[in-house]
Amino acid sequence: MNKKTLKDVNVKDKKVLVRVDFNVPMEEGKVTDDTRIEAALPTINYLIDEGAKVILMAHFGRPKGEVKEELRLDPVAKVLANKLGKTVVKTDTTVGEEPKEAVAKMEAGDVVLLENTRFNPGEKKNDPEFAKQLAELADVYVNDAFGATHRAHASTAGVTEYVEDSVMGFLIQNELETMGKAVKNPDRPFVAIIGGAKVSDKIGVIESLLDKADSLIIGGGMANTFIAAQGLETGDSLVEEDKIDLAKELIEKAGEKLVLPTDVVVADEFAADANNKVVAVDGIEAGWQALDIGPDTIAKFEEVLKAAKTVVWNGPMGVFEMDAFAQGTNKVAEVLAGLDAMTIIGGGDSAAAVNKAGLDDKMTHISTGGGASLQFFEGKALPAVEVLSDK
Ligand SMILES: Nc1ncnc2c1ncn2[C@@H]1O[C@H](COP(=O)(O)OP(=O)(O)O)[C@@H](O)[C@H]1O
Ligand SMILES: O=C(OP(=O)(O)O)[C@H](O)COP(=O)(O)O
Repeated sequence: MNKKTLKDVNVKDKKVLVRVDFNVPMEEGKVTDDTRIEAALPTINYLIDEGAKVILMAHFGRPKGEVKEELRLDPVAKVLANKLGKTVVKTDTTVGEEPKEAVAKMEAGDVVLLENTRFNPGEKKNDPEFAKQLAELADVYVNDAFGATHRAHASTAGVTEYVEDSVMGFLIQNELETMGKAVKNPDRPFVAIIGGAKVSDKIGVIESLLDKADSLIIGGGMANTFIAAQGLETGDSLVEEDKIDLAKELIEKAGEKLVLPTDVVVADEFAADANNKVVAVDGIEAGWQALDIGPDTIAKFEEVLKAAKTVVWNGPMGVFEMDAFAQGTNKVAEVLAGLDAMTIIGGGDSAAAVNKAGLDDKMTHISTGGGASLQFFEGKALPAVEVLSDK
């Protein structure tokens, strides 16, 4: 890796702007899984110990360039302050007077957390003006948001144009080193599992993964678009209508390599206490929605996974946050935990699911990035890493 890392720059008494991924699962204003916060601590603690002024910034959810009260970072600041054992000054805007004043008051070792970067329309557009405003707060830029390295946004890419040095933090360094080994020459059979809800984001990687993997298992919300592509009724299930044609092409191209659900757990509403039943994929009725994979599917997936020597998994197999629809995700996690194989789990929710099942220490690597790790496994460059300063 010819990119500068934290150890390549002097940060003492410097204002250091650190992009972290604090896009954590949250319910009713409480962080329900703190993996991503925990993963950012080595870099933050190092900077504190080195006497830097640590200015953190992060996105949370997808507020589309507007302030959304429920997507403020205050609950995250609280968890972070507890973990660091020190005050975290949280600002209510990302740029402007308040952050400038907060930064001006900082002493060595202090920590400021800026408000959700995505409240600003310039963030996702990678707007140079917004990037400049962020950069003006600091001397050095550190990116440690591995989960957002596949995004070329103002806080992950544009900002690097306006600071003297842009380096990667310990988390990104560790993710790239650990997963780099698996990417180069995976032990085979190499099986990829894709689920979750970010269908339009992730369906694109399936094509290139089909070239690399020996089998590709599809579950979770992602599977519904493939069920629809087979001409079957999907009721009220999460389906990405404009990706059905792509799913059809992928089914034709992949042949045996693509492993799809044969049965699903359907519910009559999106609720933990909804009525639910197991049906074959051709038995989903109007008014019902598929929220988990069924027992036949679990058995079929297990059969494929048993022989695997490398497994990459991103995206839960169902709405695991509700116990009634967590079976598929838990079972796949258990199967992976028992394998004699390299197992790499990626993504905020997937990591949360494995943690919830208590199986995190049975996996080779839990990556903090879902989309980012998939892009890495595709062999494509990560734009937020590309823009960092060369050594
Ligand atoms: N069948 C389904 N219908 C609706 N949502 C689903 C379904 N299966 C999984 N999900 C949801 O997908 C979300 C995680 O998706 P995603 O963000 O793509 O994963 P990750 O964060 O691991 O990258 C979870 O909140 C889960 O409830
Ligand atoms: O949660 C994230 O990605 P992931 O769900 O693919 O792991 C990252 O924080 C990126 O978020 P985004 O997909 O809204 O850009």
